[in-house]
Amino acid sequence: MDEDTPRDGDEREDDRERGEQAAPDGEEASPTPDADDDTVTAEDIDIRESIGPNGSPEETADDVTDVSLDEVVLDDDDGDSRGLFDDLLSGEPIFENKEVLRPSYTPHELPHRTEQINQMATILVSALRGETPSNILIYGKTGTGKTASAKFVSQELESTSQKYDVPCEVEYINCEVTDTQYRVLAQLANKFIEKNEAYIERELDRLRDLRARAAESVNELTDTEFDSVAAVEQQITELEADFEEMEAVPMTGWPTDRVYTTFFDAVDYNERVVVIMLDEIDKLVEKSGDDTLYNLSRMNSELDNSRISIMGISNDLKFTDFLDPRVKSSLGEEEIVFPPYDANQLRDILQHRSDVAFKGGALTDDVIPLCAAFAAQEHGDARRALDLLRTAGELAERGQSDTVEEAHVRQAQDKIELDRVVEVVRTLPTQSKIVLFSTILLEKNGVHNINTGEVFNIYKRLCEEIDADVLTQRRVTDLISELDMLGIVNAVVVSKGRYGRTKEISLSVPIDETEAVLLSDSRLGDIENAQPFVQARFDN
Ligand SMILES: Nc1ncnc2c1ncn2[C@@H]1O[C@H](COP(=O)(O)OP(=O)(O)OP(=O)(O)O)[C@@H](O)[C@H]1O
Repeated sequence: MDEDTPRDGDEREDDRERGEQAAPDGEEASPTPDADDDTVTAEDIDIRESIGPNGSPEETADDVTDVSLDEVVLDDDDGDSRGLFDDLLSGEPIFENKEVLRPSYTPHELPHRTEQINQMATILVSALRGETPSNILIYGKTGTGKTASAKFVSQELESTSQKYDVPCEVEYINCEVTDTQYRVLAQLANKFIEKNEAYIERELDRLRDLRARAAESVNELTDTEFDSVAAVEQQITELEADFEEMEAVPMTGWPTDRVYTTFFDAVDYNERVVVIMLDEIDKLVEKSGDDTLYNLSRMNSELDNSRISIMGISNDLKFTDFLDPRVKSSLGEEEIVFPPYDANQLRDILQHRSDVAFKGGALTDDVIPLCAAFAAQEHGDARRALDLLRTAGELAERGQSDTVEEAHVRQAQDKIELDRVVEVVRTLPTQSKIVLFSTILLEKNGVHNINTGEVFNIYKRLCEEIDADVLTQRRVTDLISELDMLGIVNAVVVSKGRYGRTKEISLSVPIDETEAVLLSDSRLGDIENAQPFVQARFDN
C-alpha cells in the first residue's frame, strides 16, 4: 500500500474520494446526488478500494476516473447511479464461506472414515519408529474420500514426525497429471533436491558460524562432532561440493536411468522414511506400464540411508491385472477398501460442511436429505453431494432467494447432469458422434423403437456427406453399446420371435442440448440439412 495514503479511519478522505469518483473526466469534483446516501457510497468505496492494484484509495480513485467507470454505471429511473455489481452485492448472500464446498478444500474432519484412517495410521506408524511401513493400496469408487483421508493421515504423520524430530516425509503425486515414469521420477527427484539444498544451506550457516567462533576459541568445539577447526573446514568444503553437484532434473530430455539415479541419490542423501502417495495410480499404469512401480518397489534393497514406502490410490482395482506379479504383491501388501457412502452418511458429511459454508437458516430442512439421496443413487459419491449442495446454493443466490429450497436442489441435479452429458458428448470420438447424431435424427423425426439397422443407414449417409470413413455395421453396433455404457443412449435387446433379436435404441439425454453440442463440432457442423437422410431411411 502507498505509505502516504492512509487506508482507513479518515472520513474526510472518503468524502473527498466520493466527490472525485463522481466527477466526469477533467471536471471539478462535485458531490453526486447519492453522495449523502451513506449505504450506497460506502459500497462504492468498498468496490473502488478493491479495484486498485495496490489497494490505495487515492490511486484507486484516480484509476476510476481514468478508465471512466461512469461508462459502466447504469442510471436507474430515480437518477441513482447503480454500478454493475451493486445489485448483486446488495443481496444478502446465502453463503458464509463457499470455498468449504469446493473439491480443493481439505476438511479437518472426515465423518465415517475413522476405520480407514485408523487402518492407515496403524500401518504408517512404523515410519515414526524409523522402520519401513508396508506399501498400501487404497481403493474405492470415486468420491468415497480416499484422497481426503490419505492427505489427512499424511498431514498428521508429518506433523507428528516434526514433533518427535523423526525424519519422515510424504510426497503426493497426482498420476492423472504426472503420468509417465520420467515425470514421476523427475518430480520426486526435484522435491528431494530442493529439500537437500535447504538442508545444506542450514548446515553451512551453522558450520560457518561454528568455524568463526572456534577460530576465536577452540573450546567452542566441545560437545560438537568436530575435534578441530580443520574438521569443520573440511565438512564445509564437502557440503559446498555436494551443493554444487545437485542439479535439478529438466522436465524432458534426460535418459530415464539418469533421472532414476538422480532421484535415488537425492532421496538417499539423508536418513529418512519417505511415503510416496500415488493418487490415481491406475492412470500411471494405463499410460506407461508398471516400470515406475517396479523401480520404486525394489529401491529399498539398495538404499543405504533412507527407506521408501508406496501408497497407491485408485478407483479401479482392475489395473492390478496388468502388473508384474512381483509388483502386484509388493504394492498390495496392505489393502484398504473405501466403501460407498449411504444416504445417511452423506447427510452427516453435508451437515458438517454446510454449518461452515452457509449462513444460519439459509437451508430449508429438505435440502441436505435430498442432496444426500441424489448422491447416494450415484454410487454414494461425496463429491457429487457437495457439488449438488453448492450448485443449489448458487442457483438460489442467482434467483435472489433468501433460502435454498428443495426446488433448487432439483434444478442443480439437472444442471450437473446436463453439464456431465455435454462434457461426455463433446469429447466423444467423431465416429461415435455420427452414430449419436443419427439416433437423434431418427428420434426427432418421430421414429420409435429405433433399431441398429436404421441407425446404420442414416450413419452411412451422414459419413458420405461429411466425407468420413464408413465403419461396418458390427463396429457401429459396438459404438452404440459404448454410448449405452456412457448413459447417453439406452439400448435394450428385444426378441423378435422367429426374426431373431435386435437392439431397440432410445436417447437417454436431452435431445436439443445434445444436438447443439454435436453440431458445435466443426465436422458435424457441416451437415446443414439432415432431413433428406432421414427420409431416405424409408426408401431403403
Ligand atoms: N467423510 C468425508 N467427510 C467430509 N468430506 C468428505 C468425506 N469424504 C469425501 N469428502 C469430500 O468429498 C470430495 C471427494 O473426496 P475425495 O477426493 O477424497 O474422493 P476420492 O475417493 O479420492 O475420489 P476420486 O477417486 O474421484 O479421486 C472431497 O471434496 C472431500 O473433501
